Formats: sequence, C-alpha cells, structure tokens
Amino acid sequence: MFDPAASLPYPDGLHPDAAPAPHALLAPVLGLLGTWSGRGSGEYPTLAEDFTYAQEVTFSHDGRPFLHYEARAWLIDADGTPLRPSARESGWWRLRPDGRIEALITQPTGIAEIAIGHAAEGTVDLATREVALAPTAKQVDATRRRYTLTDDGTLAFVHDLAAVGQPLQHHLAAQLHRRD
Ligand code: HEM
Repeated sequence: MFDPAASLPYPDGLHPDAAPAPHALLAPVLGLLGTWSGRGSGEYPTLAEDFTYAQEVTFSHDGRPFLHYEARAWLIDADGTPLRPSARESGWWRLRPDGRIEALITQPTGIAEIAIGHAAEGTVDLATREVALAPTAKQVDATRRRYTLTDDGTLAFVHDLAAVGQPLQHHLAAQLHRRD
C-alpha cells in the first residue's frame, strides 16, 4: 500500500533540467530555481543603526505553475560572524501568462503579503497589493521587491518598505550567488 509518509512521490525540483519538468508558465523565472546565498545590508529611518546580514533563498517547484519561495536571514558583524537570526519568510509565486506573478508571502513577524508583478528578461518586480497584519504585528503598509539576475550568475535583490508611519523607501539590498 502506498504510504505517503514513507516516500515523497513528487519531490520538488531545484534545477530547470532535472525532473520534474518545469511547467511552461515558469519559463520567465527558470533562472531563479535553486538555492542562493550571500550578503546584504539594510537601513530604515526608524532604526538607530544600519545592519549587515547573510541570507539563503531557495526557489523550487513541483511541476505545477508556481514556485515555492523560502528565505532566511541572520545579522552578521563586520567580520561576517553571525549575531542572531533575523527575517524569515516563505510563500508561493503563482505564474500567470505573459510573466505576470501573484505572490503570497508570510513572515513570522505576523505579516502576510499578497504581491503582484511581472517577470521578464531576468528581472522580477513585485509590489504589494494587500498586506494583512496579525493583531500584534508592526504596521506595514506596502513593500516593493526587485530581483535581478546578472550574466555572471548573481541574483541582486532590493526591497523597499512603507512601515511604522514611514513612506515607501529603501530597506534592504543583497547580492546572492548560486549555491548548487
Ligand atoms: C533579509 C530580510 C530582512 C532583514 C535582514 C531585516 C532586518 C531588519 C532589522 C535588523 C530590523 C531592526 C529591528 C531588529 O533588530 O530586528 C528591521 C526592522 C523592520 N523590518 Fe526588516 N528585515 C528584513 C525584511 C523585512 C521585510 C520583508 C519586511 C516587511 C515586509 C520588514 C519589515 C520591517 C519592519 C516593519 C521593521 C520595524 C521598523 C521599526 O519598528 O522601526 N523587514 N528589519
């Protein structure tokens, strides 16, 4: 008898050339598949200090027209020594025809985002359409994210944030490199 707990019949794919075959609608985001890691820096006018962080990001798929997205970050000091865990988030990027994306992203800080955007020519732009907040979450009104794949295999990420009474402005920038 088939025991779903003993064997995973449909493991996620992390590479465009490996099984399962990516759905045709994933074509504009195939370059993102896999695990990325690197460093970034961040700031916000409400924070006393800028910060530096390391991050790991994974995009995978199971043959259907959406990506599973998972990201975790930890603060580091000037030498790269880990200081403490920082932001984590995971979600689903639903690919629609013409490279349109509907992303659902949740964070343990009580924030859930629905972002919409577009993927084309190695760039993904996402902007929040709705933000839902748990009762004790910080006020977040909007985010804007841009992922850019460069020819040398770097994934650049920038993140703007409108939160805690501040207008939309820069919060994060990171450079990630393919790990696998
Ligand atoms: C790599 C990802 C991220 C990192 C490393 C990061 C890092 C930080 C740090 C270090 C702080 C200062 C508070 C603290 O020490 O924890 C902070 C504050 C904050 N971040 Fe981020 N963040 C990330 C992603 C995000 C995202 C995706 C959002 C929202 C969707 C967000 C929203 C906020 C808010 C609302 C604050 C509080 C500002 C305040 O209360 O003054 N962050 N972040």
